[in-house]
Amino acid sequence: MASTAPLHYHLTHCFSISQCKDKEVLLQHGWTARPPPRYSFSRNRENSINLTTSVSRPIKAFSVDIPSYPLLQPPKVEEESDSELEPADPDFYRIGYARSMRAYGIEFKEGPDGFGVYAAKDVEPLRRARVVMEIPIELMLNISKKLPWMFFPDIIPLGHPIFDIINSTDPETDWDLRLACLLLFAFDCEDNFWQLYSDFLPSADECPSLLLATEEDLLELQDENLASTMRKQQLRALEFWEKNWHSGAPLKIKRLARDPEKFIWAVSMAQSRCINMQIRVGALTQDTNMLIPYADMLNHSFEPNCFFHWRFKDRMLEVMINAGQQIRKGEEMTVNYMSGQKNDMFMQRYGFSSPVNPWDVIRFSGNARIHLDSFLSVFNISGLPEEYCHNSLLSKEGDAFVDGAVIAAARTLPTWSDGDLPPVPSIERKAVKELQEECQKMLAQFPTTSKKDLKILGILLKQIMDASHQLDSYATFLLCKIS
Ligand SMILES: C[S@@+](CC[C@H](N)C(=O)[O-])C[C@H]1O[C@@H](n2cnc3c(N)ncnc32)[C@H](O)[C@@H]1O
Repeated sequence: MASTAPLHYHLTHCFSISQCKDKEVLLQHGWTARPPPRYSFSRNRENSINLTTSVSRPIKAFSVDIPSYPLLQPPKVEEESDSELEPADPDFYRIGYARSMRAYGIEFKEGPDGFGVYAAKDVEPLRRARVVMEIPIELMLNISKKLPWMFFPDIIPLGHPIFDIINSTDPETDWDLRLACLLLFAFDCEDNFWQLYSDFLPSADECPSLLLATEEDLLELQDENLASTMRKQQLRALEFWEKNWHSGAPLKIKRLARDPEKFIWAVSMAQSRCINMQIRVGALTQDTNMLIPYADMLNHSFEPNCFFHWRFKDRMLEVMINAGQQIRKGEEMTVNYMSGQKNDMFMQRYGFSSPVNPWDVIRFSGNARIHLDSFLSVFNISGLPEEYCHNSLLSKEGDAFVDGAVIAAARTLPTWSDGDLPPVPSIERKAVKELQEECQKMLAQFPTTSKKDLKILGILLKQIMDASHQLDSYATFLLCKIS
């Protein structure tokens, strides 16, 4: 991340303006805007004006102009109206007001998985889902999934060559290339929101996407299928850039991505942050690939506490807490990125995998069923299902390893536990033997054994110790020199 300060302090600090004089407002408030300062006005539900600005450091005061769009008052509806005419929806009067993102009871913080969204207070379970974020369509970058290409909001001017590039993509497969083009175009549009928001996107160095991985990184995956898929994807993005960003391309295209790395970074942003939804805009209902600021800071969980909802009435994306969900202050708010997908798909698209992916179960061919306690003790595993680990106290031969595959199996095996039938020793022994054999067969397919892994780790550890020893000596040498 370009900045370590909490996101909401930079982008959504709001001031209420109480006194206006000759279109000028003096805010006796102790803040300043970090360059480039940007102010936007919106009218809130109470009909007073909000000034939204990027804020970070205190100063004494500053003044701003009030924009000249009309501040319409929804007419007061008489309770007993003589008229037979139907009054317009009060929202009709709010069209044209500049809108910004709103957040309720959440904070953006940087954690082990980059930025994430956290509860700023306890959330008691409610019977109905409740809104924690509202993001207006104006801040998004959306493209219809199918032809004819439609952009919401429509930021591409008629005849701009980026449209031809987008138009040349395969409607079935190239959604990420189209979204990357739109993102790069938004960075280049004067006053576009994404010019500021890009400060909060992970840079190429911070981004865990495998599209940006080196050949060395890919080899370390020890998964030839995944590595080869990623090589193909890297090549696809590179060829697309070469085809459209050639020496004869117009300057307004060239400056969007002067080198292929920039374009591939944009594709990785599109892949790892895109949300797919059906949205209704006016009379149109569209399947859409969407980049939604703020909502794209939510991390993934297979047991999410939040979900997305499109509010068509005023074109807002709502992030909502599940009905009946309890969340404690400080807990992370999450959504489910993909259901029914194995870890290799998560790695491909998002650059992470999960040890608790319920879709990544190990398939056993035999019919062996085994009591959970027997299984855990046979494989020296302890802990609760979420955090099974090797129990060295149970280990007889001093083997310090339980392979990941066995632990993964423990989560998914055809086991039963207390409350079901009690274990029958003779059947258990037979089942254990079958499962052990099958685990051994699976493990044989991996390039290293646990012994080899231990050896590699030993070498690595020695190298780290040597390096740290050298650093120590160098530090002592420098200290001597200084003194
Ligand atoms: C939509 S973004 C979420 C915001 C992101 N953490 C950031 O700093 O911008 C998706 C990226 O977040 C990270 N991420 C999300 N959920 C994760 C998880 N459960 N475990 C590890 N990384 C995760 C991955 O790097 C993924 O590509």
